[in-house]
Amino acid sequence: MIPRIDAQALLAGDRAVVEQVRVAAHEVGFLTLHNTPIPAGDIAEVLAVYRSFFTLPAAQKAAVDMARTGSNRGWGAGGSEQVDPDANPDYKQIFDSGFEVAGSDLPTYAPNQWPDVPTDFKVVIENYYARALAFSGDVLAAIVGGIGEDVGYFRAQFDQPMALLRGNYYPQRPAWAGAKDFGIATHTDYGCLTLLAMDGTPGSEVRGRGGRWIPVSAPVGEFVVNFGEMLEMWTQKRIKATPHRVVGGDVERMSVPLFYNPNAFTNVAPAGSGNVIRAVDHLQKRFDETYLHLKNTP
Ligand SMILES: O=C(O)CCC(=O)C(=O)O
Ligand SMILES: [Fe+2]
Repeated sequence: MIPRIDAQALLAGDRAVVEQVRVAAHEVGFLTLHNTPIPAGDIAEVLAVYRSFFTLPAAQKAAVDMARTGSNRGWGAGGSEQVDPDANPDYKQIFDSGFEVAGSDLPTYAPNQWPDVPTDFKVVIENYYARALAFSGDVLAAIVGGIGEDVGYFRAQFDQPMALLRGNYYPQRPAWAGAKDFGIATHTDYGCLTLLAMDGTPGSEVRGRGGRWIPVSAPVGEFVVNFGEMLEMWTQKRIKATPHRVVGGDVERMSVPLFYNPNAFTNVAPAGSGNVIRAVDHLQKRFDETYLHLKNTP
């Protein structure tokens, strides 16, 4: 149902694999990748530094709380994001970092905030960010090439990507959690491609045909890939943004998505429609709708 794809074969342009990915992107909207250029040890290291941070006392994490800023860089406490207006704010904690453009007044290019502890946090995360960005670009190029789009044009739309790297920390599902409480409630991602590393613990679910929830997981070293709203618009639904969620369970869980979003001024309206939807406008609107500290701010 969710195809497991050899990443090197995809990047090498193997026609059968590209076709398998094209069908997956159009139908279920999810796939997993193995045999990738990012070693499992690097991902384990990233999970470990995020975990060291998340398990610090809240008072210490508060020094980099994104709620004190007008953007989404740094720590988001449990309850700081509400991805589904019909559900309660998610109980997960997050740490977001992204692409910095010095002197830009766009919050989507805001400076990162880094914690003092763990001491190697910044270097580990920045290193992984660069690698995940390069890999996401290659995967997206293979996929858009597979649907006959101009790969050079797509590539050029990601030289200042509003790409956001997130650590998701799901503690054990709280005792108080009810039917409207989730690790992350049902949502579609906002951007183009999501490159999602997981710690191997199950919990992620994808909405399939008829509303059935399909589990998806990947061991450390493999990735889940799914697609966001901008790419769905841009490709006239040839690539699907599929709703997904994490209810959460008895054991703690972590995941690390890289939300591969294009340049601020890329037009993500349906190709050939004559309309203009700037990527920054779609992304900032979704951020303003979902981060509690950005809601109701002018
Ligand atoms: O933790 C997961 O498996 C899913 C995370 C997710 O959907 C997100 O961060 O957008
Ligand atoms: Fe998501």
